Amino acid sequence: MKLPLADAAALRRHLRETVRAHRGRFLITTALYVLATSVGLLGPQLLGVLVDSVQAGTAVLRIDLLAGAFLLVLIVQALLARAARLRAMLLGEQLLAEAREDVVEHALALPLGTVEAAGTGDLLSRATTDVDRLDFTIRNALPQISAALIAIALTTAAMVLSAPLLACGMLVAVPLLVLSTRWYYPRSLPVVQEAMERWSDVQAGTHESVEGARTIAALRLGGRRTARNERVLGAAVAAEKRHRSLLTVWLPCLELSYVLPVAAILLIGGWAHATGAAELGTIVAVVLYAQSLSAPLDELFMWLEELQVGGTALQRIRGVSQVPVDRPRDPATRSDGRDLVVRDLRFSYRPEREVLHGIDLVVPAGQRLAIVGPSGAGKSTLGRLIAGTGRPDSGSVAFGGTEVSALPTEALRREVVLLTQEQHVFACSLRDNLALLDRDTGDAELLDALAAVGLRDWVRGLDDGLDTRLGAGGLAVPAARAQQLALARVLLADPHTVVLDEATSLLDNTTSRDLERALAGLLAGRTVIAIAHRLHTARSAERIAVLDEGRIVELGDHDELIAAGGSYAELYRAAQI
Ligand SMILES: Nc1ncnc2c1ncn2[C@@H]1O[C@H](COP(=O)(O)OP(=O)(O)OP(=O)(O)O)[C@@H](O)[C@H]1O
Repeated sequence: MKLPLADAAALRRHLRETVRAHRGRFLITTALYVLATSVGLLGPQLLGVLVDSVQAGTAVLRIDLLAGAFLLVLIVQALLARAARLRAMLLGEQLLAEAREDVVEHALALPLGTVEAAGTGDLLSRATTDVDRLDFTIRNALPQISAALIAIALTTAAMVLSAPLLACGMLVAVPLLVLSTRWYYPRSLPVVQEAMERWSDVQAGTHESVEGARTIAALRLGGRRTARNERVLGAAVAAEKRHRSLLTVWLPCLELSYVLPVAAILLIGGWAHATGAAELGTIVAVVLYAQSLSAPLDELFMWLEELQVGGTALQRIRGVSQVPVDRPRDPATRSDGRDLVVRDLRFSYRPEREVLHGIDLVVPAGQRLAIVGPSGAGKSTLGRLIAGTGRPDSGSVAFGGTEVSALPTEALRREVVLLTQEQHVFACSLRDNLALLDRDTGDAELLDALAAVGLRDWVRGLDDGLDTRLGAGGLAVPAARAQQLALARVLLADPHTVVLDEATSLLDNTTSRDLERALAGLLAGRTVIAIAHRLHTARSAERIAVLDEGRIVELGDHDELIAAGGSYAELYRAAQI
């Protein structure tokens, strides 16, 4: 499953809203472009007058004045053009910053299940490659296109006003321009889109290979990964080639359509001059106008092409915001209570393959419940649903009377924290790694949390203490230590319910046992759902739920379950051997 693309209507709506939000800045920028181009149009007129004056044998002073005026026009035009470009670039930067913030905000609000199903590569390429493409379009294409459109409109108007008959020479370009462009664009758009998708596949594949490098090396999958890479790269190159071959037809047609009007105007002008219908100066001015049109036309068509690429990138970026957010946004909402009540909970990752078949469970606030069971029984899935990562197909998970799925993300994270085996260490200081929440946390509190998870000596040994940079480019943090840091984060987050899924699995037996003992004290008073892979974790819990094939088959404390002689007793006996 891929993340969606925004459709044309959504894109138009988004663009309209953007223009409306920055109406004033758009107007000022356009006005500056119009002014710069209008001043520039005086140049050919002055040259025309100059030619006529020379022909009529005017005084040198008048010629000097005309030349001076021409120079002044060039200077004023350059200054206005600079101001217009500067405004356009600042506006572009603003739009780009908004697009970047938008994609990050929506990416963070995406339901985790959707990100997992789509693969992180797709999201990553939208947030990086596509934003970069949009960046290029906004910085370059938009100002160039606006400037080109204004220049074409005003230059054409000046030609028609100066000499309507000569201006008719421009018409010879129209059929070639229209036909070749109408042939090219419908063909190029799907090819450009295809190329972008293929490049996204290349990036996703590379990302996967780098992330799973150890697994690939261990299972000797290098050859297969390389072959996959070559296949997707080949598809991307093929799409690029198709695009280039379309360009080889379109570009010569464009070139020809710039030259033809100049020839036509000279022909008409020659005849008109011979019959006395046009002054030489007027002909010069119109030819100069016609020639000066080729630059903005070229810009326009080239950048329209780029605009297509930017449009496709924007479709992919805006697509992220079209994934329905699965929880409300009001951060003030809280749950009504802390007793965890799970009712007839059903869940499947894929249709027709239910993983949890109607779980009923009540965990009073402050109780420590261990979930045990064979691999694949659905323990992690149940833990994720309790922590609000994913939505049940039916049934409910609620704290007091409030459904977990009805809690906004911020409230949910303050109330329930899921801690899994894999913990990320961010590339920033130890302090920032711990204080990820938005509340102010003093150093003493941070150091207490570190001490509580057995890292007192470790942090004392660090030269820069809490300011030590961790992660990429800083101090490498082994996975087991990352688990300890994650536990310290939980203590600081202070939620009422903690779901531990193999949260200490990477620590050696003694450290894990010590840490769990310490945690039992630290987490006292909180509800703890511990998915237990080591039975000593289960033994210390107040209640144990045994999950088998998506159903709770036993529920009770250690002694009760041993006495019952069911599957827990069997697992326990097996673990003792
Ligand atoms: N992302 C996923 N997509 C599809 N199926 C999944 C996914 N995650 C888990 N499953 C399947 O759901 C079932 C329950 O998995 P789950 O990880 O919840 O079991 P578990 O009891 O935690 O197992 P383990 O002890 O091995 O972690 C398994 O059959 C597993 O293959």
